[in-house]
Amino acid sequence: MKPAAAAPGVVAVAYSGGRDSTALLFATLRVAHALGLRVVALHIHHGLQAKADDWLRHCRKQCDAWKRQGWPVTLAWTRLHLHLTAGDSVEAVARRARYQALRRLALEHGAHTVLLGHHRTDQAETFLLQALRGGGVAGLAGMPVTATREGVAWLRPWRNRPRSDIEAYVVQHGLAYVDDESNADDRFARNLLRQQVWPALVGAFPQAEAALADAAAWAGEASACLEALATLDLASLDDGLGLDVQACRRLGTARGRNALRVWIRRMSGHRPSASLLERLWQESAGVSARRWDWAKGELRLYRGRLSWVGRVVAAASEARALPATHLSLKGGGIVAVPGWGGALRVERVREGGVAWERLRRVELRGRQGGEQFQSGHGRPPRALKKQFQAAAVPAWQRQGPLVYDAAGHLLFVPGLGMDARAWATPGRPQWRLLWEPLA
Ligand SMILES: Nc1ncnc2c1ncn2[C@@H]1O[C@H](COP(=O)(O)OP(=O)(O)OP(=O)(O)O)[C@@H](O)[C@H]1O
Repeated sequence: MKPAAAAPGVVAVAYSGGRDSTALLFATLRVAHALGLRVVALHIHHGLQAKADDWLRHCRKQCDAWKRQGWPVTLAWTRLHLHLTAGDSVEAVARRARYQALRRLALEHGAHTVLLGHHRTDQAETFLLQALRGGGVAGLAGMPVTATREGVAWLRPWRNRPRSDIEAYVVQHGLAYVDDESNADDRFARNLLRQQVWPALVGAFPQAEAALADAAAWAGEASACLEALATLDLASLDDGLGLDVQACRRLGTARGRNALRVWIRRMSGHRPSASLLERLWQESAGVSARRWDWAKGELRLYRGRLSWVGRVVAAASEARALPATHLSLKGGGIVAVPGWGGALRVERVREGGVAWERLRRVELRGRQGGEQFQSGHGRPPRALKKQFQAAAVPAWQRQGPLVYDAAGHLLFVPGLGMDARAWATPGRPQWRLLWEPLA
């Protein structure tokens, strides 16, 4: 299937069939109807519980019924096939896969905004759970009301509303929803908190929910300040050649570790664990060369500069460069490129893309050195290395293949986008590529 172009007037709602997202979908339909918008309800079948088929059936039935009543709704759904390995948290793996699937479904239906049914009680629970795991301020901040990631705006319009408001809304409109039995299952920490701790807590401290949500908001502000401070510090600690570790240490433990934590996250795309950070801090004192192996990749200190090397590239750099690969992208959608540890996504765009014929047969190559990239019309082509530095593209976003058309012209560079020399004329049908590393 060819991906859909961004359609104005389409909004998506993540619809599990549970009480909160049912209420949110219904409220959205009423507003959308009045404004002439279309709503796509996105349902993810996790494939984990026998009941999941019933939930999907319920969601279908409900959307069909609403549609017959004249509400502007379409249901889009997909089934996940989760790959769990020993030690994985089912909840965490399912959540990550759910958000990826929601993003994909939303974009396929031309929606760039996805509404989620989280409310203030969820926020207060998240704060408590993070505190019980010993989380830092970023975790304690919980869920933002708005966040934009990879072309999708995630909105939680009810994040500051107590659950009781939503319960009252559901009763008022007689809405039908499914009860997730896993919510009564003590296996998961959140459910344990909900079933056993929360009632006692609120019984003893009636303001607990609002107070914890306020504490999360404070943590959010503190986290934003730490991020801003790290940005200031990193401007002089990393000139594109790597992080100057000894200069970082001279900032002192708290500030230096903050800069190091943010640097690792920006380079790798993953939050470093407390133990990795601790090891790095302890073992880098007075040292100018060393390697730290991490599940996500490798941190290499060389001549006092720390650099990040992703798992696939680390393996490839040990075992020589990956061979050139020929592919056809004409089917569109997502095309896995296993040797490179990721996938190419083909997306229809209004401008800045290439004509369909150029994707019919492409060649994927590693960087050889000397490649040039042009980032826009009227800008000169420049060396890839310079472009990466100018665009502050983190190393983990640079690790996919360079994509060339059949005539050998560079079309796409991971992290930088489509080469302007290959762009199609505005107004003509065109597509762009995105590189998605495997988690
Ligand atoms: N299987 C799913 N399909 C689509 N969206 C989902 C799914 N699970 C969760 N969501 C979205 O994430 C939000 C929060 O997830 P959470 O697990 O707290 O919800 P839930 O208890 O399953 O359902 P609800 O929030 O609808 O009562 C939901 O309100 C919904 O917007």
